Amino acid sequence: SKPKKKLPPGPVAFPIISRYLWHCKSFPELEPILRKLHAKHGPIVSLPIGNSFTIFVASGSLAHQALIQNATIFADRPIPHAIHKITSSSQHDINSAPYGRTWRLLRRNLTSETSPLKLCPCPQVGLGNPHSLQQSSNTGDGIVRVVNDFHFAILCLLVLMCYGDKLDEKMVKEIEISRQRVSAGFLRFRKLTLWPALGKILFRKQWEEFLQLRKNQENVLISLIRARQQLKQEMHSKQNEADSGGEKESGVCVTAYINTLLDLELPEEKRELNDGELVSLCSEFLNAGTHTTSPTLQWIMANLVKYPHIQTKLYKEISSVMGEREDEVTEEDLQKMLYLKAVILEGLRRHPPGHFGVPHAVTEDVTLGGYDIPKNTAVFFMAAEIACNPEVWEDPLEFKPERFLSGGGKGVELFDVTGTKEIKMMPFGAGRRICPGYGLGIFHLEYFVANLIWRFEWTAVGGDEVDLSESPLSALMPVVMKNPLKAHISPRVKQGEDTH
Ligand code: HEM
Repeated sequence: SKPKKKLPPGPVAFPIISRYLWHCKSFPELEPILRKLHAKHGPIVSLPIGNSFTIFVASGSLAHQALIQNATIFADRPIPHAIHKITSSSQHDINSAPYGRTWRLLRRNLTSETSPLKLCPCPQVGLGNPHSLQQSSNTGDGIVRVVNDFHFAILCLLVLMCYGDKLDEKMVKEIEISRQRVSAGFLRFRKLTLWPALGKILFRKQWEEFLQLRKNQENVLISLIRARQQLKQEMHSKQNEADSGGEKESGVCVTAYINTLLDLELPEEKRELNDGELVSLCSEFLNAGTHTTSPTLQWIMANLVKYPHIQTKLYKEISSVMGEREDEVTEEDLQKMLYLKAVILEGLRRHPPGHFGVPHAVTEDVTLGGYDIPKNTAVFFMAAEIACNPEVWEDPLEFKPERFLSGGGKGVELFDVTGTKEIKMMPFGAGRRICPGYGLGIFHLEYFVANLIWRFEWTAVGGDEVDLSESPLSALMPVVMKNPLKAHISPRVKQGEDTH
């Protein structure tokens, strides 16, 4: 006798078969279908994916209603499938932890004052260093294919923040390879995830193969964790442990993310984190920071190559702040560069690394946009659609940093990327689960873009048009370029330098 729930509209669904077919579709396949469904039914639609309905919201005002006005109700994550449970050590990483005490503790630990996120070891890794890019110009004629350089530089930076040591290149590559294998396994074993109990029997070999990949990844990261534990003990015994604000010594940043994790006690289980959980948290730190910042950096640089007038305007701003100096653009310099900030915001608006964001789940039955959303339903907020709404943005598909510069540049300083007052774009999500690394992400983008433009002039290769299409193979996150950026770089001739 209960009144029937009014679920958001969607296509006709046949039991079992529809769920299986929708479950097997990748996100790039779903995106155009969802666009059509939104055009037909409005900004909130549902699809029968997996074992229940999944809801897709494509409106900033509905996202605000959900994530800000009903923040705690929309603060959970869907129950992960079997494979995800392995990589997150049964939801003991921040991203997949259920909304509750453990999640709060892990998240606070990442964002606290003693967190390595507050340190800036950028100059120790230095992509602003002209030599690293010049050397990677594979053909020796100033042409660079930046995708690997950007990815590697940002990964090195996060490895340093995570483990406190500047590791040699071979070790960083080993970390990356073990991660790539696990994430390739993740996609390959997708069929296991709909009915995991059955999948594990039918595809036993693949399941065991996946467990082995995860074990290999654990072995690589555990050796680093052990080294850090030992160093910590040694420092303790010498009564020389760094203070909680962190201390840097000859290229080694003593406050490392792993140190903060080693000190934690889980509130519910009253125990320290085990090896598997430490591995999951460290690899989350590396993945969450690298696979978002590095593709965004590439998209922004691609736009600066495609639109030289924007690059020139940015270079002029950097020159005016740097004056006679020729050294690296520093954190302090960045604060004075409003046009740079506008370029970064426009890059994040136009190319958010996750078009669908990360799914939320509701902690209780709730209504949104006139529809019922039952407890535990997964809800995606479509970041790319929201950021290109023509009712909110003029010429939404154009790359125009100037749109953030209203009021003589004040607009960029006042723009609230967290969406607390209103959501016009949400590259970092919004609400309780907003990306805890958003400040660091923006800082890395500003730092790298400023130094790359300050050192080099970037031009298209041989008059080739820069292709800004997205790869159709992009998974949930990140959305990458179909044809990775290839550009010609030439060192800038600074005032007073001999041009001959
Ligand atoms: C340009 C850079 C970045 C972008 C665009 C980005 C984007 C995002 C997005 C969209 C989410 C999901 C938010 C939601 O559920 O509503 C997220 C979550 C997260 N991000 Fe980032 N991120 C970036 C950099 C970083 C960095 C540098 C770190 C840390 C080193 C980081 C750590 C995390 C973590 C731990 C979560 C899970 C938060 C939770 O579930 O409470 N991210 N990020």
